Amino acid sequence: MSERKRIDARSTQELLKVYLVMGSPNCTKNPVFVLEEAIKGGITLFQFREKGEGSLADRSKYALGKELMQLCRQHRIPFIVNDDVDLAVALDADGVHIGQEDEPVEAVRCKIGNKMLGVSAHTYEEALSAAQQGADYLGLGPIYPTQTKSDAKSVQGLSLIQELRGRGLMIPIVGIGGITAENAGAVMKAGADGVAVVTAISQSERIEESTKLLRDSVIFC
Ligand SMILES: Cc1ncc(COP(=O)(O)OP(=O)(O)O)c(N)n1
Ligand SMILES: Cc1ncsc1CCOP(=O)(O)O
Ligand SMILES: [Mg+2]
Repeated sequence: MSERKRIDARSTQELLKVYLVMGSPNCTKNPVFVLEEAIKGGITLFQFREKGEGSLADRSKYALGKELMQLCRQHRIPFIVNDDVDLAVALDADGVHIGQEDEPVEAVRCKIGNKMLGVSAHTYEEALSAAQQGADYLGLGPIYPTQTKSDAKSVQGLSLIQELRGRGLMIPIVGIGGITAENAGAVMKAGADGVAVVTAISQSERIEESTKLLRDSVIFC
């Protein structure tokens, strides 16, 4: 593992602005093409989430992850792995995203050193605990209804983001779930630092254009 410093909150906030989350089951086109177009459109962070029906495993998952990571590296987009801490370490990815049903935050922090660590939270208590145990950012959602995650918790709207900010939690936050260029501004105004999307980019007919629209709605909200 290469030496790296733990990322600071300001840099994390910048990276969270336009966060693409996807894996091969989310794409109707080649995932490498999808990522290339999304990079042209201005994504700021990428999460490899190879999950769900038809997802790749073992060597094919590793191979796709490596190809997508190399593309990210060429464009200086940090590459985050969802759930699979061992894969993140094997690839020497830039970070990991875990949820409440995944490995405990402290155990993952021990395994990944200073790589970026994102943690999903659904309550103030989960958010506080993740922040105290070493998360670099929180993923909050689903903010709006989503078809992408079949085991998603109930839709939370903007209330949890507003509650966390209202109670003084300053950790970087990204909203996820049903986010589009039309509703991204509201997520930012509620107190998020960025938006994470699957469908709005990976299922778009014009990926570069859709990414630019999303980026504009985040930056100019
Ligand atoms: C940025 C971001 N936020 C939340 C999630 C959801 O993580 P989790 O609850 O572990 O669910 P899965 O994605 O693993 O199904 C995420 N992946 N990314
Ligand atoms: C991974 C995840 N976690 C909460 S909602 C969600 C899926 C978001 O996908 P979409 O942007 O297509 O609604
Ligand atoms: Mg998970």
